[in-house]
Amino acid sequence: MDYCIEDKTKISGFGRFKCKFRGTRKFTESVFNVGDPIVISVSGKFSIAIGYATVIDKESFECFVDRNLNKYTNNTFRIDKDELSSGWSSVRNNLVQLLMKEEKLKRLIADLEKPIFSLNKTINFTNMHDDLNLDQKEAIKRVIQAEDYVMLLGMPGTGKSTLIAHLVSILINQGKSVLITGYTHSSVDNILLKLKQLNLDFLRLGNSEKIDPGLIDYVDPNFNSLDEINKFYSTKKIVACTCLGIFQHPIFKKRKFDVCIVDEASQVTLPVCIGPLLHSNKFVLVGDHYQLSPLTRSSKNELSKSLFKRLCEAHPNNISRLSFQYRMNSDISLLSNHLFYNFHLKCGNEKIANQSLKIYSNCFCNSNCFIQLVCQSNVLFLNTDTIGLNLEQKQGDSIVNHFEASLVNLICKRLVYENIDKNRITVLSPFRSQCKLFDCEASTIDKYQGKDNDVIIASLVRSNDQSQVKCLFNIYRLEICLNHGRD
Ligand SMILES: Nc1ncnc2c1ncn2[C@@H]1O[C@H](COP(=O)(O)OP(=O)(O)OP(=O)(O)O)[C@@H](O)[C@H]1O
Repeated sequence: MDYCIEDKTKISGFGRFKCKFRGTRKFTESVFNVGDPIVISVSGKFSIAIGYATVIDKESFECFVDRNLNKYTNNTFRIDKDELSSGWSSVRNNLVQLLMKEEKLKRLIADLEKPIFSLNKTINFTNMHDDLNLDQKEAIKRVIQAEDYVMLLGMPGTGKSTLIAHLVSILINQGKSVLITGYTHSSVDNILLKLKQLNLDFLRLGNSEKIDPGLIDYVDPNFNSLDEINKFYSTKKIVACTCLGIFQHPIFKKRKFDVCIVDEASQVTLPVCIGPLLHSNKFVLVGDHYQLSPLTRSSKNELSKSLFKRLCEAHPNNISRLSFQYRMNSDISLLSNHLFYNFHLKCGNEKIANQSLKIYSNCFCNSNCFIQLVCQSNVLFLNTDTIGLNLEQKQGDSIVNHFEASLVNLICKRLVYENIDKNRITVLSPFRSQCKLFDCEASTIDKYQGKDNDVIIASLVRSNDQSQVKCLFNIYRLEICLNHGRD
């Protein structure tokens, strides 16, 4: 994208320059988020400065950069996300450390040595854990018995984060320290919100812009001295951040934890996943093969096979499985069983199986009216092909479908009219720009992993006469759409 510079101020003392850019396109429709690392270039010169985004609004983009851009004022600037910022050097570091310094971890990960379990170790669950099902309790027992690691395979809504929260409380009671990591901020925060409910104290590391507002009291405070820093960190038995966040915080230069838990491990590439494991004595990988696999440029790339998958394939008998789900009613569950889970996914109880929105439409137009169908069905596919193809439009780097957005807004409006609270509805779409067209909560599919709502409407956007679907044609993405609605 091309931008021209508007304001460039030196921030004294930090060797940083504040820059403000204006551009021809709306910045809010760009791929940037506040806090993203960036690279700035001008025509013929790549990477004249690096920094990070600080403010992004419709017409301007503000950032801190490491160089004075004064001499380029007459140029048109190009801003890119710095995908490699902490990435490659840290990843290379992980591999070097694994191979040179961590003999045991190397044997487990590179040589695929069989993990050891001490079967004589037992655990007495208190009534605080009464709500856990047998699968969940068995998985916790397995972690306590593990000397090396445990693989925890849980299909959607099978209570993985609930289990992790209970596991952490048990480990803390046993005097252990725990590092919690995940692929996304939301996966980490889902677990932490559950820990907060259990009254456990923890430290949440990471960019506060990306952390759930309910966890702001748990982020790194400002310190006045090194002593203060050391004292503070040493009191925190539970520390949490994303897998990539590990690379950025000084606490990890010193600290080793008794147990490391990696959520959404099936989405993390092997070298990145090693990062948190280097800081623990034993680890738990939690994931699901059918959720999105690591995002790499080519699916044939070796990197697209996660450590989770590698270890599951090497030692299938060491997998703890969760098969009772507490999210979807029997119709939605049947569809995902049919498409993905080969009927291994079971409803946790009768109440879950039979839950339904129970809305009775007052629409009398005709028996095929789609609003009536929306109100009567637990699962409904609306095919807009009959209205016409080419409903999609390019918008910036993304694609939108205004017709589909109006249809979705109409459905939302109708559901609200039928007394369904707006907060109970979420629209998911593969395209960020499309998400901005809805009147209720909307999210990209990838960002919604780990969340749920009563009504999920998937706006898939693509509509063209070449039948191009590209990123939609990812069975894992489809799986998230299907499995995150309850009724
Ligand atoms: N043993 C249980 N009994 C009843 N409800 C449960 C049990 N375990 C979890 N739940 C409920 O099931 C729902 C899904 O749980 P949770 O979010 O822990 O699942 P998850 O596997 O982490 O989900 P995702 O697939 O999105 O990662 C929550 O409402 C939770 O309270």
